[in-house]
Amino acid sequence: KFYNETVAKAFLQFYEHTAHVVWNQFMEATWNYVTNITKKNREEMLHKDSERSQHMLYFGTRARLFKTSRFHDAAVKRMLSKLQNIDKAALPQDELREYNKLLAYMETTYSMAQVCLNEGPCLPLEPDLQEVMATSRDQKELLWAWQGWRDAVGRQLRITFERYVQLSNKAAKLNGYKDMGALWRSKYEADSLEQDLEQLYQELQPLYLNLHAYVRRALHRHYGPELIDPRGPIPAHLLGNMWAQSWVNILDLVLPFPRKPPEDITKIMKSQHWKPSKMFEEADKFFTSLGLLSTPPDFWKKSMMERPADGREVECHASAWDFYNGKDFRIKKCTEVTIEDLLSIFHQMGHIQYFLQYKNLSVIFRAGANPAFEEAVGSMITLSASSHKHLLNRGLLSHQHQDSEEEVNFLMGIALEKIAFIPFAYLMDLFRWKVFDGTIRKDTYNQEWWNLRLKYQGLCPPVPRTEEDFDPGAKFHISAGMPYIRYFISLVLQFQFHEALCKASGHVGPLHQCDISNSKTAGKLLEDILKLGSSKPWPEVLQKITGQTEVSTKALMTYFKPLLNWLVTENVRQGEILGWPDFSCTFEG
Ligand SMILES: C[C@H](NC(=O)O)C(=O)O
Ligand SMILES: [Zn+2]
Repeated sequence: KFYNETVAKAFLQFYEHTAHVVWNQFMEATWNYVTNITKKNREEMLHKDSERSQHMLYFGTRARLFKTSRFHDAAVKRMLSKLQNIDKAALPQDELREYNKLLAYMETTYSMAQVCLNEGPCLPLEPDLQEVMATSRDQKELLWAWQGWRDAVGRQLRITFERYVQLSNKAAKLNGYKDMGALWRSKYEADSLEQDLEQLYQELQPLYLNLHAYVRRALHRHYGPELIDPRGPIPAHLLGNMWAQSWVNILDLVLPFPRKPPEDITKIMKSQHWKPSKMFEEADKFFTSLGLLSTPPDFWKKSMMERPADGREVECHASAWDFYNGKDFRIKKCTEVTIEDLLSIFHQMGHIQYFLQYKNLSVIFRAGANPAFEEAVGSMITLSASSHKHLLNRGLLSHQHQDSEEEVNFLMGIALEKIAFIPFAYLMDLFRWKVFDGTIRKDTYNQEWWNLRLKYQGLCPPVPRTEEDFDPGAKFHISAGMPYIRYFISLVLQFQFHEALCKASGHVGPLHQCDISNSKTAGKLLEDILKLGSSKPWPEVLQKITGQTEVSTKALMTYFKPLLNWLVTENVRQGEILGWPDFSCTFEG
């Protein structure tokens, strides 16, 4: 064991000096693959990944040799401990290569999958199948897209996913964790994480149950009793989204005050001839209005802002990329000119802002305080960007005043995004944690998935499912092996951040009317925590911005209070049953 802190510092210097080259080359190769899916680019990516893994293995194993208990410098101790978790790089070479190939296979199958019409074109997920799920009100058409997508993706991935689980757990054990779920949870540095999350879920459940009951009634009105049981689960293909994770696209069916419909912002964007680049500029302007950093030239030169027109196969799932050289940051998105995509771009630009703010830290600390912080920054900005005040100010709305009924309609729109998402974001990793720890066996993957979808989301599959299917694989993050609990925690965190920055900006009045844009004070408060990256434990970072050291649902409940009051009154008036006591899934026809 090395005891010498000076040696440790030299070791970390050596790591730093070599790491960003290795990481930059790995990111470039991965980017080249996902923006031009070819065999050659896949080989190049696998090659660069194995170089990165060897680098991690070299430094990860040696980092363990330092006995840091007597070290004085907290940053040195934190860096050495972070270096020790080398994830899949701990696998033997041959198994690492197999693992990377099956990851590439799953992600590529997802990205290239299409659903073909009897005679005529085959439709990819983005934008075509998403468009069908969002706009069709014909349940047969919705079922065609919903089932077709799961046949084209989920079914193909089942066997590969089983092997992915085995190798993931082997890698986790080689890093000293009991399974990959334990390794994923370790990023939150909280040994009571699962109980804390269950507590958050319990606090939020009344909001979800009231929304679910209200939406079910509206769908019952539209699709009739043969499809909707007012005391039962909702068929999963009717919520306006391929995974029923966001219900914004059925706002027209559920509008509380239908005589006061909100303006159609997508239509306004199109009438104003918005282009994807203008959508990115709009988000960039928001951040600079806070006194934060603007995107550098490389961003505009190298990002992929639209699906390429040259027929290249690409991975469309939106993501933000740090190339670890302090000047190259990109977003990859198959942008459509819609309000949903504009808000998604605000979210992705939040990731870019985090990259920009921590770019001078050691590579080891170039990450969010925890993965949920990374997600919460952009989503928090989006709360301001989607406020009536901001959209009016940006010329995307024309009605000056919003009366109390229009305000309920507005809050319903936000709730269909944020409240509907609660149980989905929670169950995604409840499922995978149980798969990794062996509670869920591979011969009941699909049944167990639907048990969770019923228990937490109150959804049913629209047609019977079997163990030939693998419906979890039809969601990007599961095919890509990307953790998801970060989005559940971010859902709560983003309102806590929003409340803190609104206060700093001098906002008075209801939280849902707050728009922090142009507030340099709010910007400074945000900048100070983004600059920290992952160099400090996240409770310390949370305290700097909110004064609290715990994730709390209070701000979210404050934001939605006016809507919850309206929902409870409406559900009582309708004699709604909260939940789904008729829990069995019936199949029409
Ligand atoms: C919420 C999550 N967002 C993202 O991946 O960028 C999703 O799309 O499921
Ligand atoms: Zn994100």
